[in-house]
Amino acid sequence: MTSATDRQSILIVEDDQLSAVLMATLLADLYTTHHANSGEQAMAMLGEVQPDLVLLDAMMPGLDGYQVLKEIKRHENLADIPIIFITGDNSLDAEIRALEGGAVDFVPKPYDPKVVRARVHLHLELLSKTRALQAANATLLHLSRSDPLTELANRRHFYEVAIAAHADAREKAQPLSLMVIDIDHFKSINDHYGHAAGDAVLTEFSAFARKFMRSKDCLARIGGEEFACLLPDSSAEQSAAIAERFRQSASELQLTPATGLNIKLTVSCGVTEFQHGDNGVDRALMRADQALYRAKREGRNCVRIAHQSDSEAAEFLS
Ligand SMILES: Nc1nc2c(ncn2[C@@H]2O[C@H](COP(=O)(O)OP(=O)(O)OP(=O)(O)O)[C@@H](O)[C@H]2O)c(=O)[nH]1
Repeated sequence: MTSATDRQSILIVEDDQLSAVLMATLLADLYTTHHANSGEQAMAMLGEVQPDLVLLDAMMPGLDGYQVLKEIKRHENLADIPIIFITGDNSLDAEIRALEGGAVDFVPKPYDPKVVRARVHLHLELLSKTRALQAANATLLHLSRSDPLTELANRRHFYEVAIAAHADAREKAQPLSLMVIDIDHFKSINDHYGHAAGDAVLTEFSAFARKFMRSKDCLARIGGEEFACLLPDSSAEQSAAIAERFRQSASELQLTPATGLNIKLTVSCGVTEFQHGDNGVDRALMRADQALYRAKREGRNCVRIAHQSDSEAAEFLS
């Protein structure tokens, strides 16, 4: 059974008190109704009441139905509310004007109450289905963009964000950097504690990394134990300083993937700044990877900035 709180609500905008009461009575068993007796009052009530549907009378003194319709469609957070237009002017012109203005339906007066009820019901059913579809789409979008284990951005979404950020940085002539982070000897964590503990370490580490980075940075898991972070408005040197602080903090972490387990780890990082010749993300990512390999070769638990030989290696590989 539907409780009073999850009932859908309807705002009846009608200057004739008797018509408004009749309409409310007609709908009261299924819906919560509110009444505005002018266009001005309707506009004032909409934000507060947040109705699921508006029954809008056309002819009212002051703001008339057409003006209210226009106002509602102008507001981004009101524009999706379905509006059923009700009017004594049952000309074709009035109907076209209402529908072109964004009303979902048009009911001429005098109306049969059963028809109004059926139409309200139909539009609210459609609204419920649309909302369910929008929620499902939002879930699908989130799933398509995120890594299921860590909830960070996945590689595909990282590329999308990076391409947009690179275009933005070029336009504003601001630096943009890329950091890759790889957990050192991660295999040995799996080997010692098992794959499930390894998963929990990745999750805990990711939460730490997300907290560490700035909100404007995009952090993604781009491989098993490899992460990438996009650093807008940061030069290679500034990003290397951030990476160094991150490396230091990561080495102080005490990860507890299971009761009684206390795991420490270190990370290696490679950093590069996007360059004018970088079309897309691949080259910058390769340069950062080359710098990362150097960090690994030179003892791990350190940060390296991509330099000329990394660029040449990236050129060679691309
Ligand atoms: N638990 C867990 N392990 C993963 C996941 N993805 C990749 N791995 C493991 O990560 C390990 C990566 O090993 P390597 O590439 O040899 O690197 P490493 O041991 O970290 O050594 P270096 O990077 O050279 O310091 C492998 O054992 C993979 O099986 C995952 O989602 N969960």
